[in-house]
Amino acid sequence: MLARFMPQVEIVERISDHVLEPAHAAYYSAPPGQYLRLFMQARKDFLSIWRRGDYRERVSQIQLLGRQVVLVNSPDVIRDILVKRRDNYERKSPQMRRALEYLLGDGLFISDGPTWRQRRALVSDIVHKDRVPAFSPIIEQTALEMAHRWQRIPDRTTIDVLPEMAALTAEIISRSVFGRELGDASTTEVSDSFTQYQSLVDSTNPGYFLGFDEGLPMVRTPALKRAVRRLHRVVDRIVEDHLAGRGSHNSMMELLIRRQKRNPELGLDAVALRNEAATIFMAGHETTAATLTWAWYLLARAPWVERAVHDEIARVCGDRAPTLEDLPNLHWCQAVIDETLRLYPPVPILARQNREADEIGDIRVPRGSLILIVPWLLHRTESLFEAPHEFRPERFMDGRKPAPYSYIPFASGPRVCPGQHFGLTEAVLCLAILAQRFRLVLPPEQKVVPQCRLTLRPRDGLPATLVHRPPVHASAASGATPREKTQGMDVPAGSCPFSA
Ligand code: HEM
Repeated sequence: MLARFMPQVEIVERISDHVLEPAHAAYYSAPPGQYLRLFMQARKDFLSIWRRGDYRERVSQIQLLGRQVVLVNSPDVIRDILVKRRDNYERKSPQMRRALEYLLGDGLFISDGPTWRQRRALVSDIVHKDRVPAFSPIIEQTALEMAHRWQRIPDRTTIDVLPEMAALTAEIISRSVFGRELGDASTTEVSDSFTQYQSLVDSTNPGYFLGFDEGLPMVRTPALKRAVRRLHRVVDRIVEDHLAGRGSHNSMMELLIRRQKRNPELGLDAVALRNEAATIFMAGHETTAATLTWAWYLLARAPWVERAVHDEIARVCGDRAPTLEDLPNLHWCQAVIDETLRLYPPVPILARQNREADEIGDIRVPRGSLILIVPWLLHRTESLFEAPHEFRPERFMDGRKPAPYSYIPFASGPRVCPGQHFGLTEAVLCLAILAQRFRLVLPPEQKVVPQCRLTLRPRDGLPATLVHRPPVHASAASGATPREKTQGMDVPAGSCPFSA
């Protein structure tokens, strides 16, 4: 009986000569009006409920039980909401707030009003693009350590790319936020507890659709409590160490504490420090891990793009490892990440709740409605992107750019991702460093199923064969300028956090 309401998701993936339409859910085709079925499917995967018509530039609405849901898929109206009328739409949806409040408290990602304004200025400054060069040695070194570990894995071994990328980005963000001294065991503890939390939360909040404007608090099951306790235990210890002057001097945590000492009116006590640190960790780790995983999938399915990436890295870097200074010349690597973020935006849904009644297009919207801006749909809208389901990194090359507000993997307006430059730098650099030495190969018959939980990931991970690439000969290194610091792949023995 229930099976009728839990339909299987049909996945489309097409590959032919130099054309790749990577995995995505087929258009939803159940008869209109079956809201229970729609709701059940959304609980399973939010990206599989869209009809062909939803992939058009327009504003539409549905009534889901007692709640109006407005879907905004037009760049002009998105600008209106995220920028021009931002005060009315600054607030995250009750689903998002309720799903994360237990873990993040009043952390920036889910706070609003005066708390959000004050913390936003603080956190933006700490992860700002001007600080990225200071953190880039952490990115380079950690990616090289992973390359070093991969080097020791026998050629053509199967690995799961998703947890590998999650470990890489967790280590990078953890060293950036907490400092180097966190240690393997604690990093694993932090990232495992996030993963577990994500698998346990229900982000649909049925109570909201039944009339509770603020949604209902999530049931705190023993498993959920354990995940939160694990995370808080590690982060609290780090906060304590930093407050006692035992922390790493260049970490983001230290910057937060210094700022608090200079501006006591910020009122950042130990719990607020934990909330902001956990927020930056979560926001910066999941998203970049998903981006890199999807990029490997796309490269594996589009060998013609993979070749262009390899040629470019060889031309720009020769046999030394890519560094921050190379990024302006790694056009293919950059375009692959840009196109990955278009096809698989790690945050595929931006959900807001309007404070006051309003009109969006010609739709009257009562206060407390659910406003959905869905980068997944927007980025695949035909009037905005030619052949929108196809993987074509070239659309981001030679100065070509999408139309304003049609490409928003980092959102836009005052709540735009403050870690955008950090995330982009990290993704391009990690891809270049690893792609220089390795390929990841997927069997043609392997099914990849995109699934949206809090972020967009391949549902069953991404098992792939790790293939070692031969070293590049110096003759390919035209114009490469070696830099002593990260030359070659040698990393001191024992310093690798990924060593088994
Ligand atoms: C490719 C990587 C990343 C992507 C695609 C991404 C995407 C996003 C998006 C879409 C939002 C807004 C969500 C919404 O409005 O509902 C966001 C917010 C945020 N991101 Fe990122 N992000 C990435 C990397 C990072 C990194 C590396 C950091 C930190 C170092 C970071 C820190 C944050 C924070 C703190 C917020 C909350 C901002 C606020 O609510 O004011 N992100 N991110």
